[in-house]
Amino acid sequence: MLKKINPTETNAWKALVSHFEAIQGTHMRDLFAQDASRAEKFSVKFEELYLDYSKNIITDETKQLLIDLANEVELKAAIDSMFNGEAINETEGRAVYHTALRNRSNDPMKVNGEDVMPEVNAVLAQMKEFTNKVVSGQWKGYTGKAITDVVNIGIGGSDLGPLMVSEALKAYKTHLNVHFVSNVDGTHIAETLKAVNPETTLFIIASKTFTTQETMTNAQSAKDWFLKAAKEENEVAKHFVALSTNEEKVTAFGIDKANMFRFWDWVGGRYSLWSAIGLSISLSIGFDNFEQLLSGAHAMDKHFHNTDFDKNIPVILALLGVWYNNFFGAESQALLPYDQYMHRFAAYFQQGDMESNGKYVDRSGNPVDYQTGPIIWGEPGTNGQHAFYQLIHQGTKLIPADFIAPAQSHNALSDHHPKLLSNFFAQTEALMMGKTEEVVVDELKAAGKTAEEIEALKTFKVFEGNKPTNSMLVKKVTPFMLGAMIAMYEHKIFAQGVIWNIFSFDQWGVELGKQLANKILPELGGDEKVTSHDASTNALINTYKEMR
Ligand SMILES: O=P(O)(O)OC[C@H]1O[C@@H](O)[C@H](O)[C@@H](O)[C@@H]1O
Repeated sequence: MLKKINPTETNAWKALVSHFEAIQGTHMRDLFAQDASRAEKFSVKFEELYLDYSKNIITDETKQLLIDLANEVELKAAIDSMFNGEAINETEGRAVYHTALRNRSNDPMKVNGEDVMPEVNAVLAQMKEFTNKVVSGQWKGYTGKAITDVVNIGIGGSDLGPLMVSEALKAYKTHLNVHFVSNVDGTHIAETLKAVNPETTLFIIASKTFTTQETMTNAQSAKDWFLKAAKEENEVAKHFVALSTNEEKVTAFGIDKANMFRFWDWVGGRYSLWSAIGLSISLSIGFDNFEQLLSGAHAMDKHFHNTDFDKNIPVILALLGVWYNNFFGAESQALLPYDQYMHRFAAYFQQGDMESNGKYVDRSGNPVDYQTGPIIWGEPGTNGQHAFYQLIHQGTKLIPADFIAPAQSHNALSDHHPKLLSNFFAQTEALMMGKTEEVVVDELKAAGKTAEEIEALKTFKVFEGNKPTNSMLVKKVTPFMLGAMIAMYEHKIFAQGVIWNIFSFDQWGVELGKQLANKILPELGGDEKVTSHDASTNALINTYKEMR
């Protein structure tokens, strides 16, 4: 079980408060000037990933105090609890065991005294066999044709992970075209169905609970559309499979048990891409590549579990996040991949991070009096540079940003990649160094501006700098490396949740809206005026009824 330690009552936190006072006003420019070994000291290598965190407002003392904080909240014991399969998701009474799904060592991993590896391996074997059949064309549709298109119907954790990974690893794509439908907005399924043929399309209904409104609605529409063409209910078995923990609901929907790929309640939705929920990934890049993804994550799991905190990448990222979130008052964290394939990476971790650490109640059930999870956002570089980087450079908010890029592109067209990377390196340098008034004045002079013009312009052209970034350079975005990077952020989120003394693996905050939507849905029928809500909601519903 996780200890219930208020981080702000630790000695390390108190020391960090004074240290923060002392370090304010320190510019990273000067820290670099004073210490030639800074980049070497504040960087770590893991496999073919290089993390440089030297462009942060930290000194040796900051790092030590942050590690002291991790020690005082007993982070190591918490990590062990997770890897030991303890029910650390206390409000749901469940273990948190996505690490077992990618446990390539195959050493026993137990929940309630029972090794889960045989079941995990059995589902992986089922996924492998199915993937190979579909990819090879051996699996036939109702008219005897091979499958060409796969439609994954799911939402949240049953959509974002598979979608993000399939996009990030498009360079490894099989011949299958994989589509993702999540939104209950009929447009999503309608537009997808326009592009596919019922004879050659496989639908994957992905839902841990198999009760989610959006997914069940889309699944039903897909089934209706399919049956319009196929006519016979028994043809459903050739075109619909389910990924779920809920066998009863799966069979009630009309999907054969044989076409169900199981997972377990110790797999959280937003940590489920490693489970049967990854079937669309396996179909999209082939099972061997899916296994590589698992291997990369497993390698990161071992690193997280066994490495001392001063070299432990997820722990370092977590501590830096806490430093800005709780001491500098930063409200958000940007994820900026310089890799077009990773364009859904930030969207994926919006769920991963914000659903995990968006909690205001601590592990004892009391409201916290400090900040918890940050707002996660981001877009791929260089698009962001031409859109929102202005605010990061010269706005009034501090936005710590993670820059991520591969050294080798999957598409090495002429000089695109060096150009892309020159932007990455330039941005992190500019954010850190800034541009002083002195330099601005010199530049304006050199451009022939008059003294008056220089006076009028100079302040607008000054960059304060001192904006923190982490730089992650990987050799190539392979399935292995992507798996490692996803696991890296998963563990960062967990480590932060431990420090903030919150439960990171439940998500009660999504329930209220669902309950109210269920109440409102029947009220939207008929023409009578609705009066059962607050005045604003009543007016919205009634205006909708007039307008529709
Ligand atoms: O896989 P399911 O059961 O359909 O759930 C989908 C999503 O449903 C949301 O309500 C949850 O907040 C997510 O965590 C979850 O991933």
